[in-house]
Amino acid sequence: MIKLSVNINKIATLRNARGLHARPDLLQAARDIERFGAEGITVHPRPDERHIRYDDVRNLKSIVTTELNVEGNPTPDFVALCREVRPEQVTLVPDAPDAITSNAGWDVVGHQGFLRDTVAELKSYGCRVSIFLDPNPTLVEAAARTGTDRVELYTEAYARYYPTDRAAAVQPYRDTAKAAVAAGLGLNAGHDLDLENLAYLAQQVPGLQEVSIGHALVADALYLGLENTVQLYKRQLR
Ligand SMILES: CC(=O)[C@@H](O)[C@H](O)COP(=O)(O)O
Ligand SMILES: NCC(=O)COP(=O)(O)O
Repeated sequence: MIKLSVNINKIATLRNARGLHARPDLLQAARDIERFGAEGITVHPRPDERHIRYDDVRNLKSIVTTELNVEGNPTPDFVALCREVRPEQVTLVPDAPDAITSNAGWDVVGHQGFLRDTVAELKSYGCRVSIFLDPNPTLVEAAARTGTDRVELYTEAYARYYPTDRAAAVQPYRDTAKAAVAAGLGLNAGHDLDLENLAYLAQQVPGLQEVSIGHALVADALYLGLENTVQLYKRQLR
């Protein structure tokens, strides 16, 4: 069964729109999303705290009962937060501080030493580690050498090309997934997944364990309601 981890960045975006406003209550939203059936909560505390703040991560740790997945570029501050909070999973992404959103996977060859050291440190804190990876099977061997537990397939290209040719869009993900499983890596996926493209990815990508979805899910919830939307997304994973 592929697990759904709901990324609540955009709930924090709405909250922050009024400064230190308390609504929507991020912690209550996380509790409810778990109650509605999500198997994880994902957050991406960016250096500018445009949505998820570092204190949100500290507070979420004490209330999340499924799995807390904390994503981010492993800056010293980010690694220190992970040392303090010790989330169940840390997902490393190579985002620049001013990136509007995640826009690439790791250069696992060029950053091999850095990733190996960072993965080892985070695993020493008891965290499962996943690294963000472009859908290219030739990257898998170097990704495995970092010691990471999992890779997260960056699904922006899949989502972009899905409407045009879904079979062609998913093929690099199938190929990379097969290589990852053969290398003994766990397999996650995320970015721009939605109610239109999720089911096909889930059917076509072998070994997929978890998807993390935020932007489209929160947008859909504005029309369909949060409980209904979480369950609609889970239904795509059956
Ligand atoms: C790594 C990933 O694909 C998501 O965490 C994405 O970066 C969401 O970040 P924003 O919500 O800031 O777009
Ligand atoms: N790792 C992907 C994630 O957490 C959410 O990405 P998106 O659904 O907001 O594009």
